[in-house]
Amino acid sequence: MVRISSSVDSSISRGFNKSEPMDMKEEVNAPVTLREQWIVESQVFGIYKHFNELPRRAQTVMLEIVADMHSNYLTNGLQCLPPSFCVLDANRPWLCYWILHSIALLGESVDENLEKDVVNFLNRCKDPLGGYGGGPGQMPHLATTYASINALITLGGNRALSSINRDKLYAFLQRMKDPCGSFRMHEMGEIDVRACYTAISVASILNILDLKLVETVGDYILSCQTYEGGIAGEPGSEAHGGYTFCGLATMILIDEAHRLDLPALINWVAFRQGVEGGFQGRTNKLVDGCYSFWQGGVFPQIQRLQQIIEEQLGMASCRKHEHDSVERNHKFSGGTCQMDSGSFEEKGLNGGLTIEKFSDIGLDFVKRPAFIEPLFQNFALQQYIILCSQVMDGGFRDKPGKGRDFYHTCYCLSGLSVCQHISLRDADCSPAVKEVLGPYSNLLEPTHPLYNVILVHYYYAHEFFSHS
Ligand SMILES: CC(C)=CCC/C(C)=C/CC/C(C)=C/COP(=O)(O)OP(=O)(O)O
Ligand SMILES: [Zn+2]
Repeated sequence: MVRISSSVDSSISRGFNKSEPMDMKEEVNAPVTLREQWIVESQVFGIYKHFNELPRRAQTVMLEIVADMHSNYLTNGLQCLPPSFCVLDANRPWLCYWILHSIALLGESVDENLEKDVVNFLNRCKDPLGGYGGGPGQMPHLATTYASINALITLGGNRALSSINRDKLYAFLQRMKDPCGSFRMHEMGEIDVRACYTAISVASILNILDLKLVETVGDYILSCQTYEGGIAGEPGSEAHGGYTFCGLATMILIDEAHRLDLPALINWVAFRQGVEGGFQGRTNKLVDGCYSFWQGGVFPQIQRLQQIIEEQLGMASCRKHEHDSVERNHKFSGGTCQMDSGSFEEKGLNGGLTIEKFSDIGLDFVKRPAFIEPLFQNFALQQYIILCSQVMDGGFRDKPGKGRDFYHTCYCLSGLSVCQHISLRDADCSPAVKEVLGPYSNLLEPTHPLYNVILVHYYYAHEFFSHS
């Protein structure tokens, strides 16, 4: 009989414990996913075994982020791509964002000519009626609009930011709004949690979010939280890390996170980290480096929702005093936070605001002190990203045996940045040496946990769009 065991059991039954050789009959009869899981475990544990047997100095070298190699790989990709990339012709703003954000996470920037080229290119992707398409002349799409806006904010500066036509963008978002509360990815396109996130994220960061766009988005996201606790792409589907990140971030940006069952969500996401150290996207699936951010990025969001979580768990009163004093010291920009607001569970993090001015939520949220300790194995994830996902010629990959690509490079580096900064109470401080696996030169720039743009670029954009 085939026994579907946990990852730990399966690695032992495969013969990692040498005194207990694998039962060949069991392997032949095992389901495909379980056999694939065994192969991944054997590759990952092979890498860890090799690493553990190395002398200390060689281990440090192996743990190094090869920033120069990554920079070369990324900068070359921004300038010229081989013909095989024609399959990504409808994702060109994504390539700009993945590459620019990765470069920014490494603490670097592109030169002025390249910056001009990107701004000009994204201008050509703009639809005359608002929104950005996947390339010049393509229909506007929410995903490529999100990628374009994040790419421009990552470039920063007047040229990039003033190239955005916010009135037209708002009109595009309104056209994509569906009566069910969610958004369509494009005209006649699919409705899902990704669409909610990309629309709300863009509107929030550009300071054009209003009650019309927000209306009933929360109902839609709520209908996508599954019995497992995570969030699915659409009602009735399976909980998945990508949509859980999008769903939770959206709920925070519209000040409705208190409507989700947060303890169930935490339980689901915490158990998606496997024995390899990395995360899987959904139950019984394989580890993949990109979930370092889609799942790992949920934790810095959770960290700032402590009051709601404690209320949902019925623990509020015992901690109330501690929070109240910290909250009083916490500077909320624009004075949008109501102190002594009563129940967070009923009214939300910002005290049940009838907010006309949603744009400060992103700033207030990142400035909130993060009380909750990381609820995942931080160093195990850093180890997976560096030893299993990093490609020494530059770039990152899903898992050993796969090739590098810009998407995985962006989300492995984003996940690594989350790990390095997650133990800080104050997002603007620098992490201690002990928080960074490998040499301290591995330290990446911090990223905003709701938009995934570098924090300093976010601050600049927030200021820029507050006054215009
Ligand atoms: C901002 C934005 C557009 C976010 C997108 C979020 C995101 C990554 C969603 C994941 C989509 C999905 C169901 C992948 C499953 O692929 P799979 O079946 O190949 O992978 P799996 O086996 O790991 O689940
Ligand atoms: Zn992936």
